[in-house]
Amino acid sequence: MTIQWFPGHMAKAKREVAEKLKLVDFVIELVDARAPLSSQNPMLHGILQEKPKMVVLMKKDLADPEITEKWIQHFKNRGVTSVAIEANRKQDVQKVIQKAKDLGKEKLDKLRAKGIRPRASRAMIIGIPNVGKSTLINRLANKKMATTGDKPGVTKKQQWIKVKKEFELLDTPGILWPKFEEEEVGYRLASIGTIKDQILPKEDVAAYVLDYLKAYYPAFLEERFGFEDFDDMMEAFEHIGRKRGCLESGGHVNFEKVSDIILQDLRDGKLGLISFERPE
Ligand SMILES: Nc1nc2c(ncn2[C@@H]2O[C@H](COP(=O)(O)OP(=O)(O)OP(=O)(O)O)[C@@H](O)[C@H]2O)c(=O)[nH]1
Repeated sequence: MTIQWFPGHMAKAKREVAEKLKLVDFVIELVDARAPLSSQNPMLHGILQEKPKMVVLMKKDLADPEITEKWIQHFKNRGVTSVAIEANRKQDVQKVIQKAKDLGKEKLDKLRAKGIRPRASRAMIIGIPNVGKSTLINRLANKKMATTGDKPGVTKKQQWIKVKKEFELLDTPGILWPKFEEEEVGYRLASIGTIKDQILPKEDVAAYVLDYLKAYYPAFLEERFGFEDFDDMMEAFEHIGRKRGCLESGGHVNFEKVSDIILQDLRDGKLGLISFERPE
């Protein structure tokens, strides 16, 4: 299964990101804590060139905390600064600011060493759709918008958000699409709600979720649906359907409704804190 996005849109998005990149000292890449690699954009690596980046694992409140810890370690082992956050927690947003200041400091120190009066370091947020870009920009902005003049390389005036005296953020994020040649990546992204339900069949995604829970979180299955294990996917759907009242006339279980329940429970966090990808 290869899902192709419109090539024209992809090319445009890539050009826009590359253009904005010229204006910043470093990049804040947002990924989903529940699937940090699958929600990365592979194209970014190519256009980033020498710019430093930090990774923010968003929606940590929905992810398995133990696995999130392992991801942080995974990035650290590769020399990449990362932090996991819940956008609504002020302390978490402060952590992003602190890490960003540290990352920007290097650049400012270089300017200082050359005798140039240091200016605020500049960053932009990049990520795939629905990862939480606007939410984080709003939290970082905290209503402190600063407009500065035109920057070389763009005709449009860019708005900068003054997060701290020494750190400014571009007010619009860079959007890059996820790319999935592997089937598993598609299912992970569908499970966490990045890919809309129309793209992969809803029942397939719900079945993927049940299989995944069976393998990694059987206790959550037991707690929510009353069984820990199953041999037959149809039986599992039947069981949930009867338990949750998804019956049609004649007493048949409506599988589509069961799929909706599984996916809604998952997205509401009612199945528990689940990570769909684990570091090797
Ligand atoms: N649980 C949880 N939800 C979050 C978090 N951050 C963002 N969200 C939710 O994720 C959804 C998408 O957030 P947005 O900020 O619109 O994402 P975006 O990346 O700007 O999305 P696009 O505009 O599609 O590119 C919203 O419903 C947010 O409330 C978080 O840390 N935890």
